[in-house]
Amino acid sequence: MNDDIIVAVATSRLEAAISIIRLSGKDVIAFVQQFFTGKIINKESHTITYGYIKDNGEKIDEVLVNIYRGKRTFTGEEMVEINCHGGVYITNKVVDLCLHHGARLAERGEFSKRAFLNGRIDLSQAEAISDIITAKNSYASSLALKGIQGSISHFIKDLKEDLIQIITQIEVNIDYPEYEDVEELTADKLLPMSTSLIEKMNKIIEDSKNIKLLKEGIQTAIIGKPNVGKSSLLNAMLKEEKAIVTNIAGTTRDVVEGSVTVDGILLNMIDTAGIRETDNIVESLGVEKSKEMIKKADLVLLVIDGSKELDQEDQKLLELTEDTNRIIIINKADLGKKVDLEGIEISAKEQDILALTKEIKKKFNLGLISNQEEYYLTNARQTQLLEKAASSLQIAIDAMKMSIPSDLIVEDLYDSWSCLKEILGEQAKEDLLDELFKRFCIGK
Ligand SMILES: Nc1nc2c(c(=O)[nH]1)N(C=O)[C@@H](CNc1ccc(C(=O)N[C@@H](CCC(=O)O)C(=O)O)cc1)CN2
Ligand SMILES: Nc1nc2c(ncn2[C@@H]2O[C@H](COP(=O)(O)OP(=O)(O)OP(=O)(O)O)[C@@H](O)[C@H]2O)c(=O)[nH]1
Ligand SMILES: [Mg+2]
Repeated sequence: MNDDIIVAVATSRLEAAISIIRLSGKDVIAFVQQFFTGKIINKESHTITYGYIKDNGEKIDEVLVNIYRGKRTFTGEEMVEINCHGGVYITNKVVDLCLHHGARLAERGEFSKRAFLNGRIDLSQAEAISDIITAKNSYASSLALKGIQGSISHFIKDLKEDLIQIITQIEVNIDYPEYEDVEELTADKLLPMSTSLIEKMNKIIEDSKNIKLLKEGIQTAIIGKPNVGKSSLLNAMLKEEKAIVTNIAGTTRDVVEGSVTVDGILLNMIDTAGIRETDNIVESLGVEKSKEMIKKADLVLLVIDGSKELDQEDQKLLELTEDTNRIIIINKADLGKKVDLEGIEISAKEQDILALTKEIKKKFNLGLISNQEEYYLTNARQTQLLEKAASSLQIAIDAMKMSIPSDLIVEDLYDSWSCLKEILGEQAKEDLLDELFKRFCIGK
């Protein structure tokens, strides 16, 4: 089955300058030689050859063909790439020709899946390859690149190594109880080792939460009573007149969205209807939505009109957002400050919002993260598995503290260990792999 030659268009399937048609499988160089005029059969690996693709003696396209001899290739198998002209018709024609000669269309992610199955990359690296393609900002792409290079793999392998050290100590003790006193071993060695290990795990889990925000953007809700300048703030952040601004309270009725990048940080901003008690049915639906947004947001920008004194409606909103990750914004700073409240002072109308962007950076510790030469778990699958690993280890640690017999403790340590293995995809089941690689694009 794995000897199949698979083929896919690896580039954009729209009209473009060049298309790359990628093939992988046993003897694929000889396979392509059947319909390519350049001589590739005896050429060295990682070389490019000029020639024509021919169908029944008729020239179809002028191309360049790259050959890669196994196993030092992306998939670990012999590979060929045909660089043809990037027309939709011509690309399909070349693919069809490959199919007629007996190749089959690759499934989504099948090249990467083969790379994984052939031991070229582990699962975290495969996920990183998918991530670099979907990356939408510099954080996401540089993280993904680190992942491809194996930084997560190394980190997880180190954790596994530490854990196996602990497990071995216990196993030795179970097998040869006369070696050392179990309780002493626990107190002297196992507990400190385990504690330091779980600290490492917890730190990376915590850091990875911020990373998710960086990759996917920070859901930012602009909240406040009517007429305080929420839509003006959105417009100032977006540097365009996206939302309608008037001096009539209740202007915004539905949510208005827009994304902006602040120093590489993606903010997905949502302007909401001003929150107040209202009899107007449309407005009150908007107000309900605003309240929902408060719950969903990663960040709440609570806007207060600083040119007026704080009233009951502001007070209510201060309470409503108290448990959220919020920044209190005192807007209309150009009119002078009358409100007695600590907050970030801006003027949305004058587009004077620097203090706010600074605060956002500070809040998410973003300056710090971008400069660190560190690695993070980059998706939910990995984070959940590491959380499971940490919680099993925590159970073991608690048991150690209570001097529970080590043969019982070791079970939890093995649970933790198998979660770590799962992150790398060691002994991964077929359906997990299918599920995972299905999310990749075709040709990857
Ligand atoms: N034309 C083309 N461009 C591409 C890819 C590709 O497959 N084809 N890639 C695919 O996603 C990415 C590059 N990734 C690659 C990873 C490994 C190997 C490879 O041949 N590795 C061998 C030899 C390395 C060497 O010469 O040192 C190896 O690792 O042993 C090639 C591409 C992006 N650009
Ligand atoms: N002087 C001054 N006026 C501002 C400032 N920000 C907004 N305004 C004015 O305040 C009024 C209301 O602004 P909007 O942005 O529509 O307020 P909103 O909070 O979106 O209001 P609703 O959509 O009704 O909830 C407009 O006349 C704006 O020009 C500011 O920083 N300074
Ligand atoms: Mg508005």
